[in-house]
Amino acid sequence: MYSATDLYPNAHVTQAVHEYSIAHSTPLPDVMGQHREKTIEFSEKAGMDPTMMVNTLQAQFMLFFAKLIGAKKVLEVGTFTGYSALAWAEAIKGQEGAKLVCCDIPGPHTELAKATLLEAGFSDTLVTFLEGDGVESLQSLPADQFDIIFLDANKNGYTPAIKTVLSRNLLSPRGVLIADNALKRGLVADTTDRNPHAVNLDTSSIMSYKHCDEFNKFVRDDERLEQVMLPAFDGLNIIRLKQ
Ligand SMILES: C[S@@+](CC[C@H](N)C(=O)[O-])C[C@H]1O[C@@H](n2cnc3c(N)ncnc32)[C@H](O)[C@@H]1O
Repeated sequence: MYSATDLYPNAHVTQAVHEYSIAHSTPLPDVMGQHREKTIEFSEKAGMDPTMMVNTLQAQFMLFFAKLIGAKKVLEVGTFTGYSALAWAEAIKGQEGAKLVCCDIPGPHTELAKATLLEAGFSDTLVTFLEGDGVESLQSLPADQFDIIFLDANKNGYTPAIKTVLSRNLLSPRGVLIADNALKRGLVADTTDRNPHAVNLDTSSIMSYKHCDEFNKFVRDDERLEQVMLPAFDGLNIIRLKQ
């Protein structure tokens, strides 16, 4: 039995394992590799942070996972330029009734996302964009149930988002809600100076990890939910309704 730190004991091994994992997972469609590059260029010009995109391996996981559970309807809160949305669209395409709803605030990144999904062949029948605050979009979108709900926007929206999902019954009975960045660079577990991410934290980063912690505790303590916190990527809190 190995602990997490025994398995990948330093940054070099962790990086090598990451690259090996990408190379031994089903490759993403070419359009996603191209869009990754385009987003990096776009972000440089727009003064945005391209690392907001999920990484390649996480996209491989999400695409695989959506197919594994036979997802048809996906709701994403936090689309940025559309990289993760491409993975969801690829996973659900071709099924009758398939639907991807993308929520983000208006801006050039959302325009790029809309154009990218269309150019990749995903029509506006399959993909809908709701522009505005994500929680408000969840409160106002037409009643429906989604097989996957992916939270990847502002962290102060996570708890209001899941409360809205529960009160509006937006998650299908066998659906899965995935909250990204749930471990927030490990800050939810360790803010001592042993965690380099804890050094010189600005107020917004402190609030951000506290919102993740508040969300994780809400989920853990809610009798209607069961969940697993995976220390993969920046932490995936994978949640479903108790059966
Ligand atoms: C981490 S990025 C999403 C990355 C995307 N899922 C991907 O992997 O390519 C977070 C996004 O949340 C959006 N966002 C921030 N505040 C928001 C809000 N209040 N409502 C909706 N979206 C918001 C940002 O504009 C940004 O595009």
